[in-house]
Amino acid sequence: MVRYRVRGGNALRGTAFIQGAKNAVLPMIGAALLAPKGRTVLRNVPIIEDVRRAVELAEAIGAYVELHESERTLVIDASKVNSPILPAEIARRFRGSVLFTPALLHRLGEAIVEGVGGCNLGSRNLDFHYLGYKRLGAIVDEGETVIHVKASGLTGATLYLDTPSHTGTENLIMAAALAKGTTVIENAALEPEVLDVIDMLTKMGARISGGGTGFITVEGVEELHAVEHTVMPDRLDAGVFAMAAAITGGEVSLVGTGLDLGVVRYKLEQMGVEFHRQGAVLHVGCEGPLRPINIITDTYPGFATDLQSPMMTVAALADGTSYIHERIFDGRFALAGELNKMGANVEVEGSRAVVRGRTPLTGTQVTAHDLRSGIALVLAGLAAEGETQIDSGYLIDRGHAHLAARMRALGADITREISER
Ligand SMILES: CC(=O)N[C@H]1[C@@H](OP(=O)(O)OP(=O)(O)OC[C@H]2O[C@@H](n3ccc(=O)[nH]c3=O)[C@H](O)[C@@H]2O)O[C@H](CO)[C@@H](O)[C@@H]1O
Ligand SMILES: C=C(OP(=O)(O)O)C(=O)O
Repeated sequence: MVRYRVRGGNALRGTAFIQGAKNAVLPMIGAALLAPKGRTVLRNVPIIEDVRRAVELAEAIGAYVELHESERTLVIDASKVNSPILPAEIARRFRGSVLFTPALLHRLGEAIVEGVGGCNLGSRNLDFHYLGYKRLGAIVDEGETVIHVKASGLTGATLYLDTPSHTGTENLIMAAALAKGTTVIENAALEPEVLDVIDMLTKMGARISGGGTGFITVEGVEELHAVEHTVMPDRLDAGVFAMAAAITGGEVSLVGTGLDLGVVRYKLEQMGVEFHRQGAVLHVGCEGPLRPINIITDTYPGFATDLQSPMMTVAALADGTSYIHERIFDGRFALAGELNKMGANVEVEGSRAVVRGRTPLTGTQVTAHDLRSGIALVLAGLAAEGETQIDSGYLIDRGHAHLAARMRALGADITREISER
């Protein structure tokens, strides 16, 4: 069991190196498997547990993979992919396993999905994925635990997503990229990570237009080839380090953000956090007390649901009452109970939470229920008095690379331990 221990009270100062994006690298590994020959090279790969699981899963279906950790580089040769089975013991440990289906369909004519994991956030349906495959000509047999998708060649069609699903959009683009004819995906996701995946697929030879508009057109091609691609920076990792600077009254320079933090920056600015860009470096600091905030999560360019939990911690440390409305997932408030154990005052009703700050936080034993509640508890620990012990730290490691080392470099008192229980 992985456990983080955080002793609060230190202001974070220095330079934080932002990792490559988890939600871009996972579909890119799925995309690399579409190339029947050659070696794909992915750079700026975050060394996170989800990437390790993706490597294991790619190997389980016959791909040759090298993960060069210190170079943050993945080399993938998918020429020998030979098994359609995504085995439960790996596939159930992360969400990205769902992104292997298009490659298996194109390469082997079938995919046997023994399970899909990911954060436990309430309902996480996959109907848009499977309905989309069916409209492209696949046969989908949804058993209780195993899903079998078969296709002897896909044909382009018009697809509509009821809501702009992130992985749903990526999967349907990958399925359409090698289908016969034209596919139109209406109400497609707009997230920057989706656009980065489109960039990589385009380099591979795919013909995709309309990325970022909500209406994506894919002209099927005969074959895709292996390429080199650099994964975009992780805006969620960047957001967390910005919040860590803000709640500890420190000042951190973010290197590798490469993109604007968008609405997260504006919300933190409303709370009193100061941002200042100097060329490629984004400086974040906060001197005065934090002001309360209202947040409504939404698909891009709205406030990212993945930063809702970290922001709940920041709200607990603000002077006044903040309001949070979670609109993407129906079970994403598991953090509230844990934060309250530390002295916060968070009340949840349905999809809304009221955070009454500022209450002093005190370190205690708490549990990560998912990746983002885990990192939100690390933030709480940085601002709490005494020691906070965060159990189920594997969930944090799913999405943040070398977290303890990167935070220690900024002056945080944080350790990561592995124990029997
Ligand atoms: C690996 C990855 O990229 N994970 C991200 C991705 O997850 P993921 O792609 O799973 O999230 P989706 O965008 O698909 O899901 C958003 C909402 O749509 C619903 N839905 C989705 C698909 C479907 O077929 N039917 C359906 O009803 C889900 O139940 C959920 O309520 O986007 C989420 C929302 O930004 C992020 O929190 C995750 O970090
Ligand atoms: C929900 C998340 O991830 P996943 O979809 O991989 O479970 C997340 O990153 O917060």
